[in-house]
Order: sequence, then C-alpha cells, then structure tokens
Amino acid sequence: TNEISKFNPPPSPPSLPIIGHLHLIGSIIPKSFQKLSQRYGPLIHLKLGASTSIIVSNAQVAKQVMKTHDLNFCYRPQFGSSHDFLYKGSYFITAPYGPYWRFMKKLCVTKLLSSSQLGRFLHIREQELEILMKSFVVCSNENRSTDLCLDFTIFSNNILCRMAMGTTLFDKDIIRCLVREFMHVGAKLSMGEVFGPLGKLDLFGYGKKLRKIVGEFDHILEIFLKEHEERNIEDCQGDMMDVLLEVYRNPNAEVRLTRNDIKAFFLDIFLAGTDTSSVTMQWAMAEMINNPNILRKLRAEIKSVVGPTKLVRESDVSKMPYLQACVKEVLRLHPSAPFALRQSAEDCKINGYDVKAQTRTLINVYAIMRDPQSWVNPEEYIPERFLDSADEINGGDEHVSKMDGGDDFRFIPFGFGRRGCPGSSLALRVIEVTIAALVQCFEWEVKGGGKVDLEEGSSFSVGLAKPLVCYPVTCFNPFEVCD
Ligand code: HEM
Repeated sequence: TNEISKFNPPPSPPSLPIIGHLHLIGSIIPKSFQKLSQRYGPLIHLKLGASTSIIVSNAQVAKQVMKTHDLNFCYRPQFGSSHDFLYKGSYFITAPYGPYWRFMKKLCVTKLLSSSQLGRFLHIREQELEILMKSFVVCSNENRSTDLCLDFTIFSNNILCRMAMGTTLFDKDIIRCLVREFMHVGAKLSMGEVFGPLGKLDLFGYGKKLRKIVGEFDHILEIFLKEHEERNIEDCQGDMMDVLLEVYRNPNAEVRLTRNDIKAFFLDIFLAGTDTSSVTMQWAMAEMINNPNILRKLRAEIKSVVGPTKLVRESDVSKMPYLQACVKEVLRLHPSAPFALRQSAEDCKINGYDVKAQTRTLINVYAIMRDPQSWVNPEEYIPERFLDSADEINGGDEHVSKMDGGDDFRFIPFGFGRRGCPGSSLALRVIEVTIAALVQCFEWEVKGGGKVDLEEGSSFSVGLAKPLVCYPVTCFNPFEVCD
C-alpha cells in the first residue's frame, strides 16, 4: 500500500466509467490530444477504453522519452493487428528491441536504405519523376485536371516497388490497393485496440478481411522471390530483394532470415513509405498553391541554380536552401506520421511522474511541432523560419535551422533515436526534387479556381480531407529540349 500511495502518475482529465477518456477524442486525433495537453500539461495519461496511454506533447518531455530514456522506450505497442497475420513475429516496425530488430536495422542503415544504395537507384527515381512530369505535360496540353493525391501515391509506390524488387508490378496498382486496404482495415483494428471493447463492436469481420489482403500480397511477393532466386548472379540488379536473399542464403549470417521475414519487411516498408511521402507532397503543393509568393521565390531559386534549360535534379538540392526550408516547413506543419508510437520496458520517471513498465506512449509529433512555446505563429506556413537569417521570425536567440542532425526536439517529423525513421533520407530525396520539378515546370490551378481547402482529414494520419484536384499549366517543358 505504501508503494501505491507514492505512485504519482501523469495528470489526466476527468474520465467516465468504462470508456475512460474516449468521449474527449474528436475525429482529428492528434489535434484532440493537442487540445487536452494544452489544458492538462505536456505529459498526460489517458484511458481509452481498455488501454492506458501516456501522451507526450512538448519538446522537453519528448527529449526525456526519446533521448534520456531512449533504451527504455525502444519498443512499440503490440496491436491485435500485428499478432495474428501470416508473418507473425517477422514485422520490423513492431519488432521488440532485440537481436532481430537490431539485425534488420543494421541492414537498413548499411545496405537497404544506405546512401550508396540510394545513389545506385537514382535512375529509378529520375525515370519515375520523368513519367510523372510527362503526364502533367499531357494534362496541360489537353486542359485536363489531375488528382495529385492519386498521382503522388502511385509515384512513390512505383519508386519503392522498383527499389524493392526491380519492377513496378504487372498490375501496377495492386500493391497500392493492398496498402490502402491495409491502412483502412489496420487503422480500424488498431483503433479497436486503442479504444478497447467498445471500439471492437463495429469491427466484426475486419480481421478476416485483412488476412485475405495479406494473403494476396504474400502470393505476389512469393512470385517475385522465386524469380529473384532463379536468376543468375550476373542478372542480379542489387535491389533490396537481392540483398535480403543473399542474407537468407548465407549460413553464417548473424541472424538467419526466413522467407516470411523478407516478405514482412517489404510489407512494412510499403506501409511506412508510400502514403507518408505522398501525403507530404500533397500538403507541399497545397501550401505552394495557396502561397503564390513562396512559390515564385522558390521558382527563382531553382532557376538561379539550374538555369533555364534543364530539369532540376537531386544533386541540385543541396544548393537550394529555400527549397529545403519549404519542405521542412511542410513536415513541421503537416507531419504525415503525426504520432511516434512507443512502449516502455520498465518502470521509470518522466517529467517527475511515474510511468509503469509496458506503458503505451504516444509522442504527439504534430502537437510538438505546433507548440506556441517553441514556434512563433505555429499555425502558419512560413518556410523562412528554417533559414539561417531567421532570428526575427523565430523570436530571437536560437536559429531553428541549427536543428539539422542535432537534437532539437521541436522538429521531429521522422521521430528520433534508435527507433527513428530509417527511410527519412529516401523520403527527403524524393520529396524535395519532386516539389522542385513541379514548381519549376508548371503553374498550378485549383479546380473551380481560388485556393486549396486545407481542411485536415480525420483518423490517425492527417492528410488533406479532400482530394487535391488541379490543372497543371506548363511554363517550362524540359522534355522538348532534352528529347
Ligand atoms: C515523409 C515521409 C515519412 C515520414 C514523415 C516518416 C515518419 C516516421 C516516423 C515518425 C516514424 C516513427 C519514429 C519513431 O518512433 O521515433 C517512422 C518509422 C519508420 N519509417 Fe518512416 N517516415 C517517412 C517515410 C518512410 C519511408 C520512405 C520508409 C521506407 C522506405 C520508411 C520506413 C520506416 C520504418 C521501417 C519505420 C520503423 C522503424 C523502426 O521501428 O525501427 N519511412 N517513420
């Protein structure tokens, strides 16, 4: 009893029986949590139906969790959805911090997503960008509109598929559809977990549907695995599947991979890498269209770096601080992964409060990057705040741009530390050059004229609520010169 009386959990809003704090959660979840934290503090605990979670909402507390207590929070909550599928125990994103996760992480960093691997696949990204750009030229010539949400999703999916297994798919859309369905069903399932028994009531049948989808995915991946296995060494392209198969065949590898491990890894990166990049590019274009001055300033920077005849390339980006600032500002205001989900291993103290072992921990990246204590005019899109000369905008003493590679926890769109996003450099490479190319070559008009409706969509990932349908109008066609 003595121990219990001393237990000092983080503060919590008043709750109701059974549902706990469920009634306080609106449709835009990161925003709801942000509101609660503004009232009850940067570290709160919430009871959502059956489960208890702690919510982290400012940079200081995020630093304690992701840096000071990094090892203790190196785990992810286990949702029902990750338990009973085909690849049980093989998923990387939800793997407990242990030998398997460490091995896969090392493979990611040194091989699969390393900068030399990314460099080797530059041609894939350039070809896919060219295909995308040419489709916009055609739209422009025919005065047709296009749905950028769809375009960007197919684009980032094609890049990932080709990097993963050397090809987009015979039925181009299959993985994209799988990802979409998986997200849809998976989100419902994990909400069911988060929201406990009440949430589960309307989930009847979803688990079964998800299993069917993963089954289809498995079938396709198996075809590609066989094809890769039967290839002669000289035909190997060194794609991710080749790299993983090499480990799979190596009897002396630190960890013996199974076929399921390989397939689960691909499922993981398709899930983690497709929508996140696509949603970021959608928000970037939405902000560009609504801020024509920013778009013009960016276009001027691009022109001054690449000149009047060539299409911008990835290698130009390092010379474009304003482009980098524009993309950072999108990631700040519209993080496509608004939560980093962690779980504690042991009891610990955070911000003076007791946190028990196995506590679900949501780091509200969205709220942290909109915290008025950290940012001036946090709700506004102001890329200039990330430039070296931004003292004024940032309210004085500290350069926000110093955050690069450092540990300023005000800006953590890719999470932080051991469990941080291993795909961040790939994502940045794709997003930066793509936005640059779209701004360099086209004027963008919204269907119906006027501005883009920036309403945020509901659910966990905060995308645009409505499709981004635009008319591209060619102002520079690099392909006429190059072809
Ligand atoms: C704009 C694009 C992206 C954003 C905003 C993003 C964001 C994030 C965040 C916030 C996390 C959790 C980090 C943490 O817990 O500290 C994460 C994890 C992860 N991301 Fe990304 N990501 C993006 C793109 C990608 C891409 C392109 C890939 C793969 C090619 C990828 C693969 C992963 C994986 C595998 C994890 C789990 C890592 C682990 O558990 O160790 N992400 N991402």
